Amino acid sequence: MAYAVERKVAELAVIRACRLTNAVATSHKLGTLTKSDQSPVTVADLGAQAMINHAVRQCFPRDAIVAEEDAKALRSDADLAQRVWTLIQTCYSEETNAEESSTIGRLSSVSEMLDALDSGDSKGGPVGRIWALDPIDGTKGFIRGGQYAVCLALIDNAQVKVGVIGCPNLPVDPANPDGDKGILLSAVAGNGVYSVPFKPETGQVSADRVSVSMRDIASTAEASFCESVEAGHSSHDDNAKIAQILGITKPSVRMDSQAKYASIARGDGDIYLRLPVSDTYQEKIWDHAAGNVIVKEAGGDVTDIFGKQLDFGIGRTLQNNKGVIAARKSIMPEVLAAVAKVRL
Ligand SMILES: Nc1ncnc2c1ncn2[C@@H]1O[C@H](COP(=O)(O)OS(=O)(=O)O)[C@@H](OP(=O)(O)O)[C@H]1O
Ligand SMILES: [Mg+2]
Ligand SMILES: [Mg+2]
Ligand SMILES: [Mg+2]
Repeated sequence: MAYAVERKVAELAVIRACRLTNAVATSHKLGTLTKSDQSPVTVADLGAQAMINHAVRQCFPRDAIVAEEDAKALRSDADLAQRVWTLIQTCYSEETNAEESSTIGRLSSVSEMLDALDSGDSKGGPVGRIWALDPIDGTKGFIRGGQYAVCLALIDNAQVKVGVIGCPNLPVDPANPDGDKGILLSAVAGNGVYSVPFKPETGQVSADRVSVSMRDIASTAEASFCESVEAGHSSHDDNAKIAQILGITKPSVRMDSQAKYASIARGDGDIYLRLPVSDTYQEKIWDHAAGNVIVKEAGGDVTDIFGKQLDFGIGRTLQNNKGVIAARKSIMPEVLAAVAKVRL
């Protein structure tokens, strides 16, 4: 299968990062900083990005990386850098799968960690292989103890070919929200998507790997929405109007991060609506690349509010698109028509 090695590397790197983020979450020492755009970042985002960028660079040295974070804060604060370094060392020492370090390697010094963090600064673009990394998507959810996701995708000549999403807080069985948590979704374009439970504390992956597909619903009236928690990221009011047009009566499920794409892919919900609230905000490719191929391989489609495919080949943002709509292919025309009625 094409991209089998890339998928394997992405899965190992994402699972390892989930171990680190989970350790930070359970320690309650998040080390939260505020970035220049006023959004939060924690030591877990930084540690996860350094480890994943290093894994990608070690396995695929010629590929480019577009990642959310950088080493700026750590270069001006040696104590903070040391703190992230200690987290990474602890995470490495708790490896339970020997394949992990033999395949994706380990960082060997603080300066290597800083350089790895900064190696996600590619401008992106239409040509060649570009990895898109969000080390913690839904940082606000992570801080709240809610949903967040570690998301890694490979874009090849502007098409998303591989997508892996680790959701340490997503219930293994959606019908049992208080049961075991930890789900990994993994897709290769043209080869389907599967879901596998893992233990966030140890990174141990279950043998119960199942292929997933979106729920088959006869009409949109049976559907339920998955939407952002933050009303500033997606309009809840417009979603409610669209729900009315589509005859949807079930309450929306609100959760942070690309766990929304994961949830609709495995049939916990049916429609992901991200309707822009601001005229100027440009969606980032790392917030959507992995989820895009995962939903498509599960039988869905993903477009912007005009029904256009998302363009991952023009840089670090989706500046050719406005908003995001994802749903099972068969109901997409109806959903887009309802969106047009409310928004266009
Ligand atoms: N104004 C605005 N509009 C749309 N999106 C924005 C906006 N500001 C930030 N972001 C990005 O939202 C990412 C988190 O998206 P979510 O869907 O998880 O949002 S929410 O937290 O559930 O509300 C979040 O990703 P992380 O920073 O990785 O958490 C941001 O990249
Ligand atoms: Mg994000
Ligand atoms: Mg993030
Ligand atoms: Mg962020």
